[in-house]
Amino acid sequence: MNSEQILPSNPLSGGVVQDMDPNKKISLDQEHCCLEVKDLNLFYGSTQALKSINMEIPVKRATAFIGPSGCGKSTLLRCFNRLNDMIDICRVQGEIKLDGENIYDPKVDVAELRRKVGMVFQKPNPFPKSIFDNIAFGLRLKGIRNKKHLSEVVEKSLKGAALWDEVKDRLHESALGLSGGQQQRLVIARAIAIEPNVILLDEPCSALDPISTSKIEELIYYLKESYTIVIVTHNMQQAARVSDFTAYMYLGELIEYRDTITMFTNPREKTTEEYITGRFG
Ligand SMILES: Nc1ncnc2c1ncn2[C@@H]1O[C@H](COP(=O)(O)OP(=O)(O)OP(=O)(O)O)[C@@H](O)[C@H]1O
Repeated sequence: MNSEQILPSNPLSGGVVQDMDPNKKISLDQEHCCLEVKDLNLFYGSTQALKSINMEIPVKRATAFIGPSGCGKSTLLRCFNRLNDMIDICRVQGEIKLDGENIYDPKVDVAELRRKVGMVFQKPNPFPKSIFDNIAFGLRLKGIRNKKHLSEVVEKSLKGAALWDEVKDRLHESALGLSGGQQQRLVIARAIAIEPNVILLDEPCSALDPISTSKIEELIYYLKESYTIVIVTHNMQQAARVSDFTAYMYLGELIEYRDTITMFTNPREKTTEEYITGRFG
């Protein structure tokens, strides 16, 4: 793959990066930093899957994690809403700060953390309920019952996920009747209905056809105006198209992390270049 073919069309997110440390780190001031990872190590049993990760993820920008299979992209993503807590053999050391608060502090309410940090998986996972009830689910959990308010949030969320026009006449039909691409946008609408700060996307397009993929990519482009986006992708063109910053991982280490345009045109590390040009991985 020629790196010139995958130049991002999106403008570089100007003004965010305060300093580019020669040691592959992006340095952000407090106002622009959403997630700060400090000396993060993660073990599955005796196997270390993440090794001394240090990085800062900017607020209201899209950051992509790329790297060969098994390098730890999804593991790192799952640390941001402590989804790895559900894996018995998983042990985490280090700190992740969300808006300045360490999410691994024992005092943290994990349910509340997951409200702030929504997640969209590879395979769309709507609940076997109506379109309306899928979106209203999180609000009802919070005790919101007012029908007018629920209807307003459902409409706003579906509009925010670019799905409203396609479903406005069938809100009370099953979400399982939607196409895969529509289901994935429904899941995004469900996530934004509870007003998260961050949306994590773990290969959100890998089960979708090219048209649905381009709709999700376009959506990500707009979502980052309101939310911090972190996306794991195997698709280099996708990383280049949707992200402002890209992190390249290999064997549990963060090898290089920089703005996407520089990453794809002038990577510092040889292994990054080999990976993005398709020579390995
Ligand atoms: N639940 C688990 N139990 C044990 N080991 C795991 C578990 N989940 C992941 N691993 C291991 O941790 C390492 C990182 O896996 P992870 O899924 O994070 O990589 P990835 O870069 O997202 O891979 P892919 O691109 O194939 O999804 C791999 O060696 C994997 O086998």
